[in-house]
Amino acid sequence: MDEFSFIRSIQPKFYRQASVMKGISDDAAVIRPLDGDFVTAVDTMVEGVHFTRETMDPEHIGWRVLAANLSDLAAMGSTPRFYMVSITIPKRWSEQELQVVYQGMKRLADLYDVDLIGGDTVSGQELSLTVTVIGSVSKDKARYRSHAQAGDLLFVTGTLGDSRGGLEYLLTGSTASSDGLDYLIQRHRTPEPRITFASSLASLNRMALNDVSDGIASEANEIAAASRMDLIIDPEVVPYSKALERCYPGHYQAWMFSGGEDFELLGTVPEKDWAVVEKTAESVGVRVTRIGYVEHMRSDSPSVWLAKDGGRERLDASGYTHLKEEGE
Ligand SMILES: Nc1ncnc2c1ncn2[C@@H]1O[C@H](COP(=O)(O)OP(=O)(O)O)[C@@H](O)[C@H]1O
Ligand SMILES: Cc1ncc(C[n+]2csc(CCOP(=O)(O)OP(=O)(O)O)c2C)c(N)n1
Ligand SMILES: [Mg+2]
Ligand SMILES: [Mg+2]
Ligand SMILES: [Mg+2]
Repeated sequence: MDEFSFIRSIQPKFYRQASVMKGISDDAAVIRPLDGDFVTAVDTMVEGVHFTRETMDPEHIGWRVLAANLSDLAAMGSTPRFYMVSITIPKRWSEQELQVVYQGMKRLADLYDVDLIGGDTVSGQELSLTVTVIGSVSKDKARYRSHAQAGDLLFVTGTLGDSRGGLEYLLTGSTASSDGLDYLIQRHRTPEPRITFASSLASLNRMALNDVSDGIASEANEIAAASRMDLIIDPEVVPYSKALERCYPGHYQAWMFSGGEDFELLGTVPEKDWAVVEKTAESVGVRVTRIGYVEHMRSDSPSVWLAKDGGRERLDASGYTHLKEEGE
């Protein structure tokens, strides 16, 4: 395999988005501006950090890296349109395996008519994929972490901690039950970004959204900080799957908050809009759970609180953090 035959092999035969003027084949891609605002994000997946040969097959690597990016676009309420892939390839990965990585991305991209319009290919020590996505949203309608207001309710899609459960099994092989394991593994390998759910709520005036990559303990604190509000969570109603409880009875409660990589959405909406959120979730087949509410700050720093025994306990950001030293 050389660089140029590899690029030819992953070049799309056609583009679904009419606004692609020039895709793969020139020095850069050219896209015609769409109505509204552009939304763009980039996320990287590195062998040994986000996956190993044991935790993921090539197809899952492709799906998961694009899913993480589409999830960020969903968290902005935007519709994905294009993606670009920068790949670093070690000698030990075969052309066939890399083709399958790209098929994993394409399988997800095809569900949402997202076009691969460019990228970069280099050789290096670890397999690394950096995906850039571009989406669009109606003018001034992007969903910011700073949009939470006192009195809003806090919700989350899906169930939390499943991906961490799947990862645990793939890394250690230990579990209390085999019932539901396949589900947890699938949640880790092929998470489903909540794009349709978020874009179907475009009619709502105001909503804060953040996607769950590090764990809600982390993302809830990000919403609190950006909005300068306190968030109060009822830990009794935070949703988890039966599969996770069965397989990891000693861990599921911690993993719901700090497991990460579920790519669900955590959000706030005014109380009056909750019925629309519930109805929309039902119509797109996504579970949604009300888990708390937003309040004015109790002190001069925004905080997240767990309601406990009539009182409250601070929930610090505790999810996955890169560049952290031992014991920090
Ligand atoms: N190395 C970097 N250079 C520039 N901006 C960055 C870098 N890393 C992260 N960011 C920006 O910091 C913000 C938070 O990033 P991150 O915590 O990775 O968000 P998310 O968890 O949604 O992926 C985003 O606006 C992102 O674009
Ligand atoms: C082999 C392996 N070890 C550990 C993890 C756990 N892990 C790696 S990165 C991460 C957090 C999410 O990734 P990040 O790059 O922080 O995504 P972002 O917040 O930028 O979306 C987690 C929980 C994993 N997925 N695979
Ligand atoms: Mg990121
Ligand atoms: Mg995010
Ligand atoms: Mg992160």
